[in-house]
Amino acid sequence: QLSPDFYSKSCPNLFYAVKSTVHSAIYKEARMGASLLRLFFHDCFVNGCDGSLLLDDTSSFTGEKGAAPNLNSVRGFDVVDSIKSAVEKVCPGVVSCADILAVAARDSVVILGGTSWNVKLGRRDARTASQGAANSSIPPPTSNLNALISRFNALGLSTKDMVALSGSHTIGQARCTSFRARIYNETNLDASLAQTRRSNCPRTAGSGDNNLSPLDLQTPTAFDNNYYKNLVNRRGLLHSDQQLFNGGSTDSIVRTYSNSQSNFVSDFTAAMIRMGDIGPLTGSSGEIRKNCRMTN
Ligand code: HEM
Ligand SMILES: [Ca+2]
Ligand SMILES: [Ca+2]
Repeated sequence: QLSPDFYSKSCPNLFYAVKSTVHSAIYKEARMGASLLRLFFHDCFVNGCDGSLLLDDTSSFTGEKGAAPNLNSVRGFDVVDSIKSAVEKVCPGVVSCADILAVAARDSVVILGGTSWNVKLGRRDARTASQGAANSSIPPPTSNLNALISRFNALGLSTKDMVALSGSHTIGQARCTSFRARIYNETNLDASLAQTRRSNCPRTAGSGDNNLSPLDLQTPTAFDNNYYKNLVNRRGLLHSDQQLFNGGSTDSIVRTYSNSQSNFVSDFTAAMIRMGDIGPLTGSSGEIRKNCRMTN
């Protein structure tokens, strides 16, 4: 029921409004493209792509921003607000925050050098959110391969989709706390990478927890297939990253993507469209929020 031309009559300037705002945010800080892409993932995995992630806590409501995978980690909500105001200026009350996340994710990938795709639209915004579902649905970086496969399968995404979508870690940053155990305890990683990462991520929990490292050390702001080249060289930063190339069933997919940018790109875009299809609210369900941080 979603379709790329959902707003073609009601908001013909939607794409321009989103893209120009995303563009200036990424121009200010290249990492923001990664942060916006991740917001879409963390929204879609929790009760579908319904903007639930964007709701702020209130005295009577606990949203998803405080869930373990999101707390002190997801970012870019101020940019989402700017995009929403730019869109409201050209077509007030028409475009959902859930759809804004979908378009902003696509534009971020394109601006950082990836390939474009047609984003399906017509999602509506949830009036609720679920911190519990955020904790149980978004996979942690400690996941092993079977856990990653089953979290994605549970949402109708294949193992190949999971490997292709993980290629998002070709951009962006992770906190020390997300990879400390790996760089100090694991042996399936390149020794020089471990050494480099240790210099900015102290062994003791509680010190330097929020220090950042690029997920892809070579090209952290370019949306390329270098993530898979890293995995083949045992240079995955997260435990969950290296699980995709560790002697298991997904090794062959990783190898294919590491050798072929075009294979990666076509599977990535198909998987992004499938992820965007998870559990949308349509018709008269939900609402079109005026402010992405609160229900109307
Ligand atoms: C396969 C399971 C996945 C796991 C276990 C995982 C885990 C993580 C973790 C732990 C971080 C660093 C967070 C921090 O330290 O604050 C991260 C960052 C990131 N993730 Fe994932 N992720 C997964 C899949 C995905 C998917 C499917 C996407 C997008 C489609 C994605 C996009 C990103 C991006 C772009 C960043 C960098 C964000 C930034 O710099 O602000 N990840 N991920
Ligand atoms: Ca959601
Ligand atoms: Ca890269």
